[in-house]
Amino acid sequence: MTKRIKTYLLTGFLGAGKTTLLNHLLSRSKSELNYVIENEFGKSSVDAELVIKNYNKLFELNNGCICCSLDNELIEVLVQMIQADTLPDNLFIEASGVADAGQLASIFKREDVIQYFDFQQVVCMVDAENFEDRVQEVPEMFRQIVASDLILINKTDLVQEKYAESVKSEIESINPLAKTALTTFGKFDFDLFDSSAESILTKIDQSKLDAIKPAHRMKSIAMEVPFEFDRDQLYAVLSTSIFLYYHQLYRIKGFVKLKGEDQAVLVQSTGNKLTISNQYKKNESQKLVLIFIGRDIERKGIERLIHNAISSKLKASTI
Ligand SMILES: Nc1nc2c(ncn2[C@@H]2O[C@H](COP(=O)(O)OP(=O)(O)OP(=O)(O)O)[C@@H](O)[C@H]2O)c(=O)[nH]1
Repeated sequence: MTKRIKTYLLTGFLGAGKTTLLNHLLSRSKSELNYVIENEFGKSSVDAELVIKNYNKLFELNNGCICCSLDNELIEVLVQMIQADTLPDNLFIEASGVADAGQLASIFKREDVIQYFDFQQVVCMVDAENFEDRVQEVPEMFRQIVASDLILINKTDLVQEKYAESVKSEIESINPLAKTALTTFGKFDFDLFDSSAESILTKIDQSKLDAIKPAHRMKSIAMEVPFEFDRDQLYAVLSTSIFLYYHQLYRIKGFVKLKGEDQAVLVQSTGNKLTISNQYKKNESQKLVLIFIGRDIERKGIERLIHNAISSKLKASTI
């Protein structure tokens, strides 16, 4: 009998902590052969840069509106995987922040796929701080919760304990079948991974999921930024924008070059928090790019924003 690859699907809205969780899971199973599929919403692979290299192989799926058109690309990667000489022990799939987990995981119910892939669990990360706002605005997030086996209510360090508990109760009322836990930086008791339990996806009523229509209003805009930014100016412009457009601009991430610093640094926002960290870009050959993800966002508006963030001297020479 062929070895079957244990497969885990990690879902959760933009910035909820999926990559953070993936890094934990990879370091936990360091002694095994681990493959990762990263699915970035949009065309640029910033996420792949952020995964700590505790995996043996990384595949990327970067095409278009992930909630609609991923199936074929995923199947191609799975076929590639099983045709190789060595099969991994574990496969971790980090879905994009707007992925339809149910649809993705349904691929693993196919007879020809079951033969090689032993689907374990759908783990959904929820950002405790933003959950209430986002679940109203983004139907995709509701679908992710309904279709999960284990839901980790993450970022509990950013909210009051009572509030975190109330988010947990609300999530349990949306999906009473899932296990739930409160976490910080994705750290949870691995016993919650009950490998003997059958995934919820085998029990779920697909029509219930289909009734929650995806909004299809999400857009990912990648902007190449071959400029030198002034740290304070960039911070001021981006943090004002995420504050003003809190209900539209859900995530910024990417690497930029700052004046006076040798290496590019990581810029990212979740909710109304912006960080310009000193986490440097690992891969020097990758372009400097900022990705903006949101609802009904327009490239022209993003270009204006970048324009405002460029220091005045450079502005004259580059735009
Ligand atoms: N304060 C706090 N920050 C967290 C926690 N978990 C993750 N973060 C931070 O939140 C940001 C987003 O985390 P990621 O793990 O990249 O989130 P993600 O879901 O993979 O993001 P996307 O792939 O863009 O959807 C990073 O800066 C993390 O360090 C947490 O429990 N508390």
